[in-house]
Amino acid sequence: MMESSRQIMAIGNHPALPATIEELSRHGWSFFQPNNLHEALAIVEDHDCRIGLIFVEEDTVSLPLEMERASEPPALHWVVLVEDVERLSDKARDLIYSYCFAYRAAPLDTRSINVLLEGALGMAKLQDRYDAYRESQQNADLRMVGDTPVMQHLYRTIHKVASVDAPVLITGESGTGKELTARAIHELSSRRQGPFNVVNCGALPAGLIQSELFGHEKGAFTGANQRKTGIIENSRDGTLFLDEIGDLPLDMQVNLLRFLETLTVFRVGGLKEIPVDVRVLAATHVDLEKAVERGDFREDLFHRLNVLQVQTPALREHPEDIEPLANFFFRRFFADKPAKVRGFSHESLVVMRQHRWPGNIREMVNRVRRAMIMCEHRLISPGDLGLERRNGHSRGSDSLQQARDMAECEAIKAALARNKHKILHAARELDISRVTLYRLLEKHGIDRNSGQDEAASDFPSTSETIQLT
Ligand SMILES: Nc1ncnc2c1ncn2[C@@H]1O[C@H](COP(=O)(O)OP(=O)(O)OP(=O)(O)O)[C@@H](O)[C@H]1O
Repeated sequence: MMESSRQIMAIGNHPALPATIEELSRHGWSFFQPNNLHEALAIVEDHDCRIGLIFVEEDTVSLPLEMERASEPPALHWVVLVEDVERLSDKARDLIYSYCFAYRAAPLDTRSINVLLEGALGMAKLQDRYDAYRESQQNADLRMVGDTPVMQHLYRTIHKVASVDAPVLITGESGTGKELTARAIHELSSRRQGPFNVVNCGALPAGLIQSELFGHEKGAFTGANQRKTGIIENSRDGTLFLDEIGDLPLDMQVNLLRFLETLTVFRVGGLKEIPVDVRVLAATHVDLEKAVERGDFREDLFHRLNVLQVQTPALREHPEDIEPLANFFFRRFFADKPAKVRGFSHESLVVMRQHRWPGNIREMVNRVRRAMIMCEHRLISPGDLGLERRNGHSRGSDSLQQARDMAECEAIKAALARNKHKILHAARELDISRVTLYRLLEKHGIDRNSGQDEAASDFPSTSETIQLT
């Protein structure tokens, strides 16, 4: 990015402006004086002009706001000159506070204005460096953010597996970027021109899975008024991403295995074997080997899918990426932000580093998005993020989400204890499925045995239990 130069956009009809411009020119500044917003935007586009100087009157004060709305991210750092702050309306004062780098009230001497302009130029240069740094954090071809060794390792693995046309099993906690990883593999593979289709195996209604995956012929069952191709066929020459593969019912696992072995499908009610060239990527946040041990997942299918492996790291394993990620999402949601928000307060960055991020990067996406909507100040505070500083001197109030998480965690531990740590029984008492309970155990980092004393914890492992340590 080009270094910011000493070019200034000067705005206003104040009688002192021409003399001020003349004097400042002696300090090496050059000036543009646009007549309207359109001209101002053209100057920003065509020249390396990063500083605005504005003599604020009621009719000019909204220009910084209009320019910021028209060119995102904000193009200029504004230095505001004000004859008399007290005479400005509240709205004008608010606009100055929200959109301008600095202001100077009368008496307006050139030396002090020059100091402010130097400061604004320094800020523009700092921003250029920051933008360059942020771009370097973003792995361009994968559209993934993070530059730490664990993320570098992930990128290398993605590149390696992308070049081989074999199934890949992507493992990692919820929200760590498994789907993003699958997309990156597809986009870097020779199939990138073909479709990339996603099936969430846990979300398909039991009665529809077969038809959704394999399609059906007209009249195959009541309501099948016409032929429908399934998502496997629709992924021909592309990639099919099977998310939450651990949730696929056992009977469907047999059909999927058959497809992977023959690369042909039978539509429901069909007699013809249809060849389909598609690469399958699968993801799971549960331990499939343990699911195999419990009899919940077919061993032959596991081996078919587990040809190549990619593991997405939990966010707490690469805390140095927290700030670049937060800034990345800040920019992504920039257009939805309330006018004043400029970034994160130092305290927010500290609490984000301290937070454990059980929901990983998805949790960060949600917290940043919410904070940008809720924030009423220039900088996002820990409270806006729903995170309070935890340094042993708690401020006494938990966010609603933290309170909910704590209550959920306690309810699960209590149900496990009451049910002698039998997953099925505890899940029944909590009125949730076993799969959901496993997920919650992982989310809260609860050991199934928690609360048991050492001597009592060696009960036999049955198909109803899971070991999360
Ligand atoms: N390295 C990254 N850089 C930028 N955004 C990311 C990164 N990793 C994940 N995300 C974003 O985080 C969110 C969650 O990612 P994704 O859906 O890929 O996770 P997941 O592991 O598949 O989640 P789940 O297990 O819940 O299905 C998405 O909005 C995704 O774009």
